[in-house]
Amino acid sequence: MPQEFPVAFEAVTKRYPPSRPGGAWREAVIEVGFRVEPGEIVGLLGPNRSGKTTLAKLLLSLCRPTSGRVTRLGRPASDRATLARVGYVPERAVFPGHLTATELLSYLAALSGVSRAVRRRRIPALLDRVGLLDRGREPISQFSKGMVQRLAIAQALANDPDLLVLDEPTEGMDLSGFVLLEEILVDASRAGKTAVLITHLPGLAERLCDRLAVLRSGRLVFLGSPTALRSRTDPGRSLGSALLDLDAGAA
Ligand SMILES: Nc1ncnc2c1ncn2[C@@H]1O[C@H](COP(=O)(O)OP(=O)(O)OP(=O)(O)O)[C@@H](O)[C@H]1O
Repeated sequence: MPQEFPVAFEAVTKRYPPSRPGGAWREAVIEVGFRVEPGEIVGLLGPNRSGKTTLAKLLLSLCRPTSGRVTRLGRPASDRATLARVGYVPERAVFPGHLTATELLSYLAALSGVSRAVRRRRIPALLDRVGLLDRGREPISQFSKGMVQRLAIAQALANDPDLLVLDEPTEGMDLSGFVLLEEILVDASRAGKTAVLITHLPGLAERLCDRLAVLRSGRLVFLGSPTALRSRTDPGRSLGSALLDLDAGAA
């Protein structure tokens, strides 16, 4: 039986139409191709506007490729049924402030078809996991930025997803949030779940990711392990330096 890749991009190009009459089309992603294996954590890196969020949006069926093919959990991304098996941490997540964390998680889990019995077990466990158990009945409007980020991670896990897509999930988090995120992703990977992690933090990417996909101006300029990326520059230089070389088109 052919292997089911949780994520596959095949020669994917995405052009955005002009936002005003007479404006130019924008090429956000150009001929990108790579696959992610089950249980892998793949970091998506690159400078601002290099196309990382657009790749995440394509993977989540939030937009369609101009050309090429996107596959999610073994099915074309156009098959939205597989979205029920995906967890998404959006960049700068915002949730309705008048809901409590428990209400939000319960609502989102129900949308993914999680039964009431499972929700009653899973939601307190999730709140506990992200350090919000004692805050579950407070309106989200009272949460700090770091707490909202923890809630964003909890909501992505509410459907016990097979694939996690995280877009800069550490923004606004303190050190304990970082450590928590790392533990959650390592546990998810051990359980066979797959993760695509957009980050600007080379240290986090190096510690967590099996492979890195590095974009520059919409093109994939590196795909491989953090060690392989480091080995492209002088030994002893940091992964961040290797990434800067790639950004500059030098490596
Ligand atoms: N909805 C849109 N309409 C038009 N252009 C867009 C749209 N979304 C993104 N773009 C453009 O596509 C390019 C890639 O943007 P994208 O947000 O994917 O990059 P990114 O690597 O995630 O950036 P950042 O690190 O700043 O979040 C940019 O030039 C951006 O202006």
